[in-house]
Amino acid sequence: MIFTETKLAGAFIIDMERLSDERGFFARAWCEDEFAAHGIHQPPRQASISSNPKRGTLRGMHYQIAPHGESKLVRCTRGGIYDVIVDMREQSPTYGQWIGVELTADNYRMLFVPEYFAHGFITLQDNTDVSYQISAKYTPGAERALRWNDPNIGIEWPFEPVLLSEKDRNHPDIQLAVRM
Ligand SMILES: Cc1cn([C@H]2C[C@H](O)[C@@H](COP(=O)(O)OP(=O)(O)O[C@H]3O[C@@H](C)C(=O)[C@@H](O)[C@H]3O)O2)c(=O)[nH]c1=O
Repeated sequence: MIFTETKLAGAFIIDMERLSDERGFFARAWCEDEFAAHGIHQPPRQASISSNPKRGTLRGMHYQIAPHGESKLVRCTRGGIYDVIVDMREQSPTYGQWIGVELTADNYRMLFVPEYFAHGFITLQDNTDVSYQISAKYTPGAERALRWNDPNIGIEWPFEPVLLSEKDRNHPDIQLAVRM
């Protein structure tokens, strides 16, 4: 697996190392030792998928607060997404900053989302499926969210979403903690 750390420390774009032959290729999609070599010691405890019939569906920006932080390994298994994360670690030098990456079924690219990062995506095609491995249990009381177009974060989406949940449409503006 090829790990490329992003400008948000601890968040990695991960590409598969393809072992190809006439049948196609074989590649590792997760490996305890390779993740540990990059300082990640959070084996998945849950795997989930979301299925999105419509292009322009936006889900996010979600995270869980301590002690229920969850890291996620995200991959698109059908269609494509623009996947976005925001660093919500108050002590981090990149607190409040975001990055986006295109994950498609064809590019097999994955994004490793550390704990205490808000995560969300917009679908680039109809019939897009997203698969996650998650390091912690779903704990509804610990869920927090940013609104996709919060001006205090300023995410640049590739286009306007056409479908959002009622909940995700209405998250209030965030007040980022003041840094000394
Ligand atoms: C996230 C989640 C939801 N649910 C339930 C709650 C609800 O009835 C239904 C749909 O939940 P939501 O509207 O929160 O689903 P969704 O908006 O797709 O939430 C997901 O968004 C992306 C961006 C993520 O990063 C994921 O971790 C997750 O937060 O599924 C679970 O049972 N387990 C889970 O782990």
